[in-house]
Amino acid sequence: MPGTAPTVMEYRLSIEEIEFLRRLAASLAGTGRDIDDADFLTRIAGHAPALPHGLRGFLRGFRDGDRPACLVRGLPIDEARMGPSPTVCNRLRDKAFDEIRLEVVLVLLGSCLGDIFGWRLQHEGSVVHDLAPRPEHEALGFGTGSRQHINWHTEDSFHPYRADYLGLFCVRNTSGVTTTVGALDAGRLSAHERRLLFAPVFTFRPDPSYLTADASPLPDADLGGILFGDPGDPFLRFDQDYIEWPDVEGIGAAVEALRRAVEASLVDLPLRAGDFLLLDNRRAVHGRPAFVPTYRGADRWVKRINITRDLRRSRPRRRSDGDRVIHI
Ligand SMILES: O=C(O)CCC(=O)C(=O)O
Ligand SMILES: [Fe+2]
Repeated sequence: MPGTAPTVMEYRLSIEEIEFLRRLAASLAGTGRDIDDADFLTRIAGHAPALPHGLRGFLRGFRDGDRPACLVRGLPIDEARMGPSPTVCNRLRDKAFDEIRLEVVLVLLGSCLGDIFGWRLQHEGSVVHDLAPRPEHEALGFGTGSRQHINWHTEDSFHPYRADYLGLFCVRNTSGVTTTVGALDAGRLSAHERRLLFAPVFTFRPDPSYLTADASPLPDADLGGILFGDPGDPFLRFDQDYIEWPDVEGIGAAVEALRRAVEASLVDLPLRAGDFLLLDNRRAVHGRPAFVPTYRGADRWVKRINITRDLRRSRPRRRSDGDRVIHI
């Protein structure tokens, strides 16, 4: 069956835009060192309206449109000055100025789509997640693993406050590991299958990336439909490894049809240093094939940010209005 791969729109920064970003980010990075500091994040977000017009317009078009993914290429990064690919959490290590400046750039761009936030139980509450292989996670199927394939999924499908957008920035990928991206073409589903997939009877369970060293209990599962929103152009939440459904006539076949419809769309993107992939977490799925880690400092390294269009919605689970960390 021919694939219906989603078109990933690209924006390639000009030399002037790169220079502008480099200067703005350097001046902001001179005013704070802790990317998890709520005031620093707000200060950075306040400069998003000053980004070059073409870039801002591109991001705004993505936010307001119905594309599952877009790619901004050529962000300023001097890979050689980034240090070895980390095997510990962002929050728990010293970062060079170059790395903080880069994170400022990611927050600036992400702030054109919404508010950056983190999860207390993931990456120690950091708003920037370093996805690079860690020896202790080698066999596990999430971002800091490696030898285990990550099945395609929408991010944090179990959580009502999950991200509207996900940013995956490639710091280093000399080994050419791909990132899988796809989307649902609902036209491949019958009206009956869609009705079944809209029913709020699916149980969405958290994935093991929420298991922490301090043995906090896993967050609650959530009940809902795999499809939601407009029946003619539905949104999606799905993680095939962490979902259950009741024994209702036809429901398993409908899930299988959905799986096939998404699989027909999957593409493998070989992200390069400086590429920033932005995913609409209601339309796009993503994943990653297995790869062999070396732990010599040059492994694939991706920085991930979570973005919500409305931080206020999660206020019951945050400590204060300005706090960016969701306590599950
Ligand atoms: O490593 C990646 O590119 C994505 C990882 C991922 O999807 C996840 O940890 O949920
Ligand atoms: Fe993911």
